[in-house]
Amino acid sequence: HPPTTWSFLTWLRQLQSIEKTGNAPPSIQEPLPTVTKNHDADNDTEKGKPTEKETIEAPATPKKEEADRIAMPPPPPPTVKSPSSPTTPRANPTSNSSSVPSFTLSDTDAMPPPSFPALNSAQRASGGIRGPQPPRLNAIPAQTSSLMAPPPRPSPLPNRGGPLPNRSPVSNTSSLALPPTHSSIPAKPRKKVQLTPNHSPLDWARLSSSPRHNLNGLPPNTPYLKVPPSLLRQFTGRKGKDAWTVLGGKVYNITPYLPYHPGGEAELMRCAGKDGTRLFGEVHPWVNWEGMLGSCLVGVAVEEGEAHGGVGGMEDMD
Ligand code: HEM
Repeated sequence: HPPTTWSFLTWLRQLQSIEKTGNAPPSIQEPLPTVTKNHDADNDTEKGKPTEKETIEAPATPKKEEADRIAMPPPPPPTVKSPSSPTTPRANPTSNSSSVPSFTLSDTDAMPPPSFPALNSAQRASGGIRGPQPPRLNAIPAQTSSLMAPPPRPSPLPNRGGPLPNRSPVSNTSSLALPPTHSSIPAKPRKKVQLTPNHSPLDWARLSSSPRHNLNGLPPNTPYLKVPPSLLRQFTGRKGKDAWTVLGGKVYNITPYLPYHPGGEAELMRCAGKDGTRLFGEVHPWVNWEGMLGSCLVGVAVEEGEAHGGVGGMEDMD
């Protein structure tokens, strides 16, 4: 039988038993006075004693309650509560929309319009102020109201995204062009030549600074000469003669320096037998020719007739 039917039959049997014997079935929860004691009370000859009477009649009420309890239908079987309905309330992540306050346009529409600007003002008519805007934590452009224009994006700088106009190799006419690396531009392009081994500028400096070497090509202990133009023209470096030149009024024998000249022998020979001051200054005015050619000094350039005939007058060089 199902539990309900079984309980009803049990309850019916118990009821019939009470009607027969007048006794309730033994209860485990509330032990009642035993039937034996009641019989003893009924057979007691000392009736009238209030204490005995109360003692004997007292079980009458529990017996009735027990009968009523039995007469009641059995309680429904206990049901196991599902874990989804705990006794302690817990936060439900799926149903928090109503607990967290949110702002929507429908809510703002229900709000009263602001007092400023006035309803009939030009600001409100022109759309400058559209009314209260709901506070938004995340300003996503796709979700913003159409009433508020998105902020303008910063435009790229004009000098980005491509080569700078003043850095272009073909357009260097701008006033912002980089300044030249040199203060003066040489008249001619540099024509450095490949010097032979042991003929570097350092080798020449080592050679010319030695006091043991007289590089002017004159006999030892020969005084400095007064060189008129007629004599200078004879030393062109050709026909077995040395090459002389004049730089700043002094006459130098450039023959020993030819293989050391960074610009090449041909360039240096352009000033042989004549005054090379102007040519020298046009190419490399920064070169310290006096310091480089000190050991090659022959004499001083003089006008024609000042030399008193031929080479001589070296004491006048100082
Ligand atoms: C006679 C005395 C001269 C001396 C002592 C001399 C010395 C020098 C020196 C030291 C340099 C190297 C400069 C440097 O690297 O900055 C040089 C370069 C040069 N020299 Fe002379 N030079 C003389 C005469 C001349 C003459 C008369 C010419 C041409 C007519 C000439 C043409 C050159 C050239 C083309 C260069 C290469 C320029 C360069 O590298 O920038 N030199 N010379």
